[in-house]
Amino acid sequence: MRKQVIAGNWKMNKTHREAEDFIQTAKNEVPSAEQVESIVVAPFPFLQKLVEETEGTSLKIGAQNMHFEENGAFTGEVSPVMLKELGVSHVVLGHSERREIFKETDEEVNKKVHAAFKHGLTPIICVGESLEQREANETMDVVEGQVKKALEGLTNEQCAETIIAYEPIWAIGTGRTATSEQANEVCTHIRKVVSDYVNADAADAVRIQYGGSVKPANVDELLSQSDIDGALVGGASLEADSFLKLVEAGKHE
Ligand SMILES: O=C[C@H](O)COP(=O)(O)O
Repeated sequence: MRKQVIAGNWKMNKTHREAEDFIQTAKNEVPSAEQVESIVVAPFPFLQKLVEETEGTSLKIGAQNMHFEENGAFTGEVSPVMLKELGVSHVVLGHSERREIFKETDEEVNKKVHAAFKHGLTPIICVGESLEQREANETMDVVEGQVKKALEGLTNEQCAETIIAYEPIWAIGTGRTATSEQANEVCTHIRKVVSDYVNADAADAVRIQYGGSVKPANVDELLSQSDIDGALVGGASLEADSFLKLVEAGKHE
């Protein structure tokens, strides 16, 4: 039985004060880490404080991106060494906003995944098709290509430890959620890709999240699907009450 993993991606939102208030409300209210994995994926300036404040609780703190190099002349970038030193546990890689707006490539995502494992960070690898690709019936091929490239060169054990987030781009921030069947169909395909590309054990262990307009009203239905092991949530993770409802739902699946 795979444990559900619910991650709230705040994206570029919140003031320091708002981040603080959220954590004070949520940190002792999340279910135990044995029941569900709860992660807040916060902007870089808040990470240190949030890690300190959640120490000893079941709430983990993740970053939204990083560079793959350990250090160097990369103005404006943050390295895996820095994140590890802060005590961050997870890092979201290849989010569609990074791919689209900042032109991140599959090759870069793969380098970042390797760097994450090298420094003891768990990668949450985002994959997903655009509306155009879905309408052209390319969803499965697009997602398969992204998954294989992201996992290239990893050990079987590392593949098993990876979290993959399936996020159809057309469902992100639009209020237009994939139906639970649509979401599960692609997540099932991702698990098959991992099985064929790595092995059956890794496919069985890898956790696959769905992301795209997940909210308390639809989370139960999505998490009840056979191949959905959690959610990567943007908008509905910004308020502590809503985030707590989402992690609570993860506990039941
Ligand atoms: O990382 C989160 C996703 O982009 C989903 O965002 P959303 O829940 O606001 O649609």
